[in-house]
Amino acid sequence: MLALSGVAGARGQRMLFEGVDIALAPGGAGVVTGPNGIGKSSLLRIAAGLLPPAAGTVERGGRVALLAEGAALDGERTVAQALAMWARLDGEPDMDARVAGAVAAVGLAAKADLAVRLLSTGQRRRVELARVVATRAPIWLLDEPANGLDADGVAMLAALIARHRAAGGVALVATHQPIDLGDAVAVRLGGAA
Ligand SMILES: Nc1ncnc2c1ncn2[C@@H]1O[C@H](COP(=O)(O)OP(=O)(O)OP(=O)(O)O)[C@@H](O)[C@H]1O
Repeated sequence: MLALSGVAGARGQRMLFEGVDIALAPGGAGVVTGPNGIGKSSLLRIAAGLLPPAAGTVERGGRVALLAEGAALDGERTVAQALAMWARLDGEPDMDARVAGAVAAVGLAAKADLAVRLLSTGQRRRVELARVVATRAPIWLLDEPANGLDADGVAMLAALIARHRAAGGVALVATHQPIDLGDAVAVRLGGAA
């Protein structure tokens, strides 16, 4: 579903990492760890096809949902409207049902009609996760998804990823925080674990 072979990442003239191999079959997951600035976010952007690899190849067997800092959520819209806008762009049918299901899945059903700008940091992160859920993309690329989440939120995140994998999806997760991802493969950038 997602295969990176001999991938190197560079920013400008500077090589960040080399020789990264990741192969995720349906139901698979990988956890990317490493120090600040080593290139975890860059690796996820390469996996998403947003940044070309400096070497190596990336193969994607389906659509991608990327959760990363700075994802655009219109603060003036309500949670449901902001998610509906993205669902429309993704162009899939039964948008209302998907948005409602995704909002419920992240525990924000009670906030669906609140403006995004009024949400707390953790609630906003939950909406960003709802967006990933609503895309129904098989490949999830999650950059620091636990940032801003409380303990219940991190458990909810782990459960969402487990459900996604059980349905045949894959997840590649860059994180500084421990998230229970079961048998996910470890991808350590920048030296030994
Ligand atoms: N658009 C860009 N242009 C030039 N350099 C960049 C760009 N984006 C990131 N970098 C640099 O690339 C390096 C890797 O950044 P990246 O965000 O991938 O690291 P990271 O491992 O995710 O870090 P962190 O743990 O702090 O989130 C950093 O030195 C950063 O300054």
